[in-house]
Amino acid sequence: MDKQHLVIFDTTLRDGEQSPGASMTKEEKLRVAKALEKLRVDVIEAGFAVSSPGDFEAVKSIAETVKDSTVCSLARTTHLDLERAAEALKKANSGRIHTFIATSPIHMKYKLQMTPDQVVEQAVSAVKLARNMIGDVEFSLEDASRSEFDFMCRIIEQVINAGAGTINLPDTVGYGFPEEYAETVGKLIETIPNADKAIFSVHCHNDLGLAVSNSLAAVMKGARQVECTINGLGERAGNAALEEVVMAVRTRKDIFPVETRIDTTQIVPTSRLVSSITGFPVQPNKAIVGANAFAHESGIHQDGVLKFRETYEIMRAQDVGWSTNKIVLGKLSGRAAFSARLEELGIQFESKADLNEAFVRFKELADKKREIYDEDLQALVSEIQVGETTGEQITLGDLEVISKTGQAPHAELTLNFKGENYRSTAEGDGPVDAVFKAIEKLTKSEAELKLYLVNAVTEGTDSQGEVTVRLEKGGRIVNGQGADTDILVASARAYLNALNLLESPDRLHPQLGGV
Ligand SMILES: CC(=O)SCCNC(=O)CCNC(=O)[C@H](O)C(C)(C)COP(=O)(O)OP(=O)(O)OC[C@H]1O[C@@H](n2cnc3c(N)ncnc32)[C@H](O)[C@@H]1OP(=O)(O)O
Ligand SMILES: CC(C)C(=O)C(=O)O
Repeated sequence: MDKQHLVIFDTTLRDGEQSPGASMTKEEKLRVAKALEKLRVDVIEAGFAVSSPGDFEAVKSIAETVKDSTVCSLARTTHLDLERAAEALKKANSGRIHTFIATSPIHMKYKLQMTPDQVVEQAVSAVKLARNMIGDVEFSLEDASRSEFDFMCRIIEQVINAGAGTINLPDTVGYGFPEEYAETVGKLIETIPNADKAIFSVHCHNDLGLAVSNSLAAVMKGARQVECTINGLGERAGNAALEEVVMAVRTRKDIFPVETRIDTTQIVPTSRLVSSITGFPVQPNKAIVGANAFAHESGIHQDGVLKFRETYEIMRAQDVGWSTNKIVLGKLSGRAAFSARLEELGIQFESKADLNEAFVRFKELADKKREIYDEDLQALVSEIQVGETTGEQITLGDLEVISKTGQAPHAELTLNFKGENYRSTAEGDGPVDAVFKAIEKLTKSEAELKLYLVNAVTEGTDSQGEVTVRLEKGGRIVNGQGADTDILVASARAYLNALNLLESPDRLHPQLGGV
């Protein structure tokens, strides 16, 4: 199949910025524009020059900086808008004015308060004026998906004659439905006598979650420009997500008659940049750029991916800029993923029985914890390889903690070992720190605290607090757990539990009877 070029028109810096809360400074817009250039989008809509002095400056500096993408400014059909856009784009290597006017009966009557004839006249004169200022002019029929077909034919034919090189058919309010919208696009291209003199473009909103579907359906019917945004940012529910459009066309080469020039490996870095600048987080299950887009947690899928990646992946994580796909260990994982991760960590078991025991313990732990990290596995394996501790354990006797505003918290506790009680007191930076210091004073384990985690087992203030303490000494890592409605007691128990696993209590400080 001979592929035609699909123009990727990115409007993150214009429509994306119309998301409440997503406005960006000039410097931030410039950073995003540079990333978009690296991503190799064909057109960057940098802003709406007339809207504010700041946006004018942002469009201007992007136009002066970006060399490899066309830089575009939006403009209404008024003289001032067009003039400001042209002024901001003066130094662009390749600049475009994007002018628009609404063509639906509802917008013309209530918003513009203009007759259809006036709208045609204004559109034509705006396009002519823009063409006198710059060579590349795009014209949009705002609210095209609710506009009358014959009226669209009339206005499009005239603006093409006036010099518009791109005709954009926005689904401004996200009302379109894929088959219907694409059919209209296709019929307009077929019907308008001079349609071959322009590129037809789509700009879809996501009010019904159909922005990408509508855009792709229109591409099948002849649209050769898609307007889209990084992470689907945009007015209200957003615009079509660039990453989804690009990867759909690339992944389903077998059905799309087009290709883009996007460097797909820049997708994830650009998505992260936009998310960090706007403060709009990317949901984990977002296609392509969500943290879970290439992550597998269930055993059957993990087994499949480990045997042959394509069983559960239609794209390669690296192709869109992730360093790798992910096998996440959790309660739904199976032996295949568990053993594969142990192998990656260089952990080997003497026998199959040990491996099975480790797997059983892993499942128990996974029932309590959402995600199992490498350190959890190392701890779990250390415990098994050391074997169950044989001697007696150090246990907690009583514990008193005084924590007063403005004073260092103070802990007093007793530890039991071989029927004897040992007393200790300490101050700390916080109550938990005071408890751990009091224990350390007696045991002198010198273990390093690697993790301290508190989980509420149930909801409510009477919930049991479940504490995990991870200690490391001499390369060995152990996890200790403790639970109690008093989280200080739970913390002390978790710490002691870890110490008992780390070191035979007999080897601890002489005060506890050790060497
Ligand atoms: C579908 C879209 O996304 S369109 C782009 C939307 N983006 C924005 O609006 C962001 C930037 N906008 C702005 O900063 C301001 O709205 C400005 C500077 C453009 C205009 O501000 P104001 O002059 O105060 O007008 P205001 O925003 O209140 O109203 C819009 C005016 O533009 C008119 N208008 C709307 N679209 C067009 C158009 N395509 N061509 C000409 N006039 C238009 C409206 O009828 C209204 O005119 P009126 O004041 O005579 O009733
Ligand atoms: C100005 C046009 C392209 C627009 O943003 C819309 O109709 O949604």
